[in-house]
Amino acid sequence: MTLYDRVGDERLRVLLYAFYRRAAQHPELGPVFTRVLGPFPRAGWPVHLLRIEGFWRTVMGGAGAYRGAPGPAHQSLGIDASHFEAWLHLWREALNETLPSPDAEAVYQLAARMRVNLQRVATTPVPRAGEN
Ligand code: HEM
Repeated sequence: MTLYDRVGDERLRVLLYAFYRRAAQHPELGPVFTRVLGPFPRAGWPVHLLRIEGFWRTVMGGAGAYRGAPGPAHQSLGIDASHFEAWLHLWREALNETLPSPDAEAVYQLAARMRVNLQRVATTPVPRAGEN
């Protein structure tokens, strides 16, 4: 049985909604999200939430629906380590509210591991055309 089988679609959606509702209101994260996606929960959010749902389904061992590229999506957002700290803090809160603790911990650890690479990509300056 995979982590995805234990969590299920319904609770995954509840988790993601709880998380992004918080993230959109957060003083540091909110402006970044609303600049790209518009005001929560309308504008670009429904599509973002569907994409993110596919992403988590895949990394939790479910049927692979996600075909995106998380690295490049974070490259030009102007975010740094403190954004990732805040993101993981809210992720922990939303998980504790939504999932039983062993599953909450497992999903938290998945994000904590991905953070290392995403943060590196997000904080490495993107060379402009003609520069090397
Ligand atoms: C470990 C932490 C994180 C994970 C696992 C994560 C995951 C993702 C994923 C899977 C996407 C979709 C990429 C795509 O296929 O288009 C995404 C997009 C996005 N993320 Fe993150 N993210 C993290 C941290 C952050 C942080 C700290 C911010 C800062 C506010 C952020 C802001 C965004 C925004 C604005 C988008 C939309 C980009 C677009 O549509 O162009 N993320 N994230």
